[in-house]
Amino acid sequence: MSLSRLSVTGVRNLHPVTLSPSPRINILFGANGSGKTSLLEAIHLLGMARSFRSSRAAPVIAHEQVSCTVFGQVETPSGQTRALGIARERSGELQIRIDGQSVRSAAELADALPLQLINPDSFRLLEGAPKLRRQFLDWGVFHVERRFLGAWQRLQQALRQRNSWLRHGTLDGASQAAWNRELVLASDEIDMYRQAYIQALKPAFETTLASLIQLDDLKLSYYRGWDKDRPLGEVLLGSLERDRLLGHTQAGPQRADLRIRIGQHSAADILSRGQQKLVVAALRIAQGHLLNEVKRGRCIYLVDDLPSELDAQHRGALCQLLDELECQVFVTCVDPNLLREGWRKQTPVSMFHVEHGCIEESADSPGVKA
Ligand SMILES: Nc1ncnc2c1ncn2[C@@H]1O[C@H](COP(=O)(O)OP(=O)(O)OP(=O)(O)O)[C@@H](O)[C@H]1O
Repeated sequence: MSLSRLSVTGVRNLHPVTLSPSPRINILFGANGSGKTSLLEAIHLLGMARSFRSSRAAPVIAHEQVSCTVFGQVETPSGQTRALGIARERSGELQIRIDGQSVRSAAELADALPLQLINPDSFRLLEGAPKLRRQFLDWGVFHVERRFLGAWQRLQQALRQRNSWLRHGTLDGASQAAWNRELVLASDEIDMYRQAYIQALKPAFETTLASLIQLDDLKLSYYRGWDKDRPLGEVLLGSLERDRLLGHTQAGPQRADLRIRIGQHSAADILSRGQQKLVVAALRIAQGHLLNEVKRGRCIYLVDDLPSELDAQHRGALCQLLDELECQVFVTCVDPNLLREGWRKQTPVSMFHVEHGCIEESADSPGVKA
């Protein structure tokens, strides 16, 4: 998957712009506050229907505008060209179009434009709430296992029903049993997909990490959200009184986690910021490899401020891994000289200078465009 054309209007300080990015490496460089991250944000909006900096629409929309729009022409690995568009109003209203048709679900966008983000907030994947790691995990499962989305939707519905009767007690016994059964079935299915995914992710992650940094004791482990030795139905029965008191279901895949530890410690408590960035990059690059394997299309990498926290050696190693993935990559940096080297000779690299919200392709791109 690659963006062959991108048009952005009304996003933060960016002037309306249309770009023809390289199918491989795109370097956006410019001074602080020039608009580099805003361009990544626009691509994120196109693929995920939301920003990675704000859950609200208003901060993303340029001060004097009522809405922002992003259009992208996407080339698929099978040679198709798809047209994606998104418009967001200040009110929060969202319109998504794929190939000229309105679509309601952001999942369709995510399927059409799989994105991976590595940014200065990435360390939260290690030290933040389990929800972030579940989102990371489920991104991978969603893209490799078509049946995951349906199971996840059934789980959400069953959980809503169960939590509602836990709080209000208004459901008869037969209906309770039916919803419990649905909850257990959907949970077991989700757990099965997640376990299969982790099995594939672990070796891909270990290989990727080893080529970035030596951290032999670092281990990934999966917690499914309830006791590994007991069926969920039994666990739910045992925790009914406590669930009633709390007003929600405590055990289940909605509590799953991907634990990242070094020996007895959480990796986040031990690793430096630079090391954390490399671990997160290795996780996200490993996901890219798995996606490449299932042939449903490669993802696009957005790497904000790639050089920050990294010395020259680790910066070079990260560039090399991104290059070898054969994906389209957008990286930002303040000093373009730090990213001129490190790409293979045959890799097309385009450089874009971002200045006061204006973006122009720079004539001195390295690689084949030089
Ligand atoms: N809604 C908005 N409307 C207009 N301008 C905005 C809006 N939100 C933020 N800005 C401005 O947009 C500019 C671009 O910010 P952005 O984060 O994209 O810069 P950057 O080039 O990534 O900078 P840095 O190198 O410091 O990370 C900033 O100057 C910011 O003040």
